[in-house]
Amino acid sequence: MSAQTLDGKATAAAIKAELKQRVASLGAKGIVPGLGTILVGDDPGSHAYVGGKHRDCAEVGIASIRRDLPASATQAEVEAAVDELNADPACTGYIVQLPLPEGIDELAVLERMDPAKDADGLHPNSLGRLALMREGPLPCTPRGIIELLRRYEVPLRGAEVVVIGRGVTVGRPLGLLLTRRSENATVTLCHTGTRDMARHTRGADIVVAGAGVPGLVTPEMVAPGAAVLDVGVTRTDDGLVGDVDPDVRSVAGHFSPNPGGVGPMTRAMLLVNVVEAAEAQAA
Ligand SMILES: Nc1nc2c(c(=O)[nH]1)N[C@@H](CN(C=O)c1ccc(C(=O)N[C@@H](CCC(=O)O)C(=O)O)cc1)CN2
Repeated sequence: MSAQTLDGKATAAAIKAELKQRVASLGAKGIVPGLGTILVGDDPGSHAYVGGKHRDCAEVGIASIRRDLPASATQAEVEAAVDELNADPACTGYIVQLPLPEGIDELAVLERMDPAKDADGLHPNSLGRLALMREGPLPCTPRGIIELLRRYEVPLRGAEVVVIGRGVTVGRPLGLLLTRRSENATVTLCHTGTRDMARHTRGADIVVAGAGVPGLVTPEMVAPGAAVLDVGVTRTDDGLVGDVDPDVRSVAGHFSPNPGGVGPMTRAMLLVNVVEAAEAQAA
């Protein structure tokens, strides 16, 4: 068996084409969505992600506002950038690119954001609403995972899903999203304290690996026909390496590689969040 590829790049391109239409309809009503980004420091990965987000905005017709601060920025300077975007009427939603440099209190920065302008669902209010099963902006990577599975018709209802990694941008909110009534999956959240990971993954219909440990998921750990999504990111001299041994393709039914899988979906879902917020404002 060779797994069907869950192609995040192609799916994200289709979503962006749909969004272009929706942004044009908003424009006809005089509404121009504007995405702001705050980037602090020199991390090359973060610079590449933020650059990509601004290119995406240009592609679909969303205005964008960029605030880049040096690695030496103080807490007060980062918070001043937050205050500026909170007050800017051209900025309808914004993100603070994570992680922030050491020494900056990330939670304090996120808490200072106007929750009504949270474009990537990582404000404590938005995460709280998700936990309470209320409407709100959804974190982009978990939303992208669910949208990718939906578009490839991988069933979630009743599925056993193993999520590896409990971080705030992927694993923890993904568990909350998958267990909403609309998805109705059963979730096992594995982490560094999990005693026997393979025992869990072998029984799963879907495995999402986002631990940042190269080669963590091997073919022997996967049930025949399962969907496996690689969300792990480790940067090496040879480039980006995911958590899943690509030989998993010989066992799995669907495989989302990294790169080329969930990453582009993360970017596309940010645009969806911005457009949805503007549409809600227009209604
Ligand atoms: N404020 C946020 N910070 C971070 C988030 C987030 O959703 N909000 N997620 C990640 C980084 N991220 C978006 O910000 C992101 C990650 C990966 C990709 C992507 O397209 N990756 C490509 C590979 C690119 C490469 O070679 O590095 C792919 O998978 O094909 C986009 C966005 C952490 N921070």
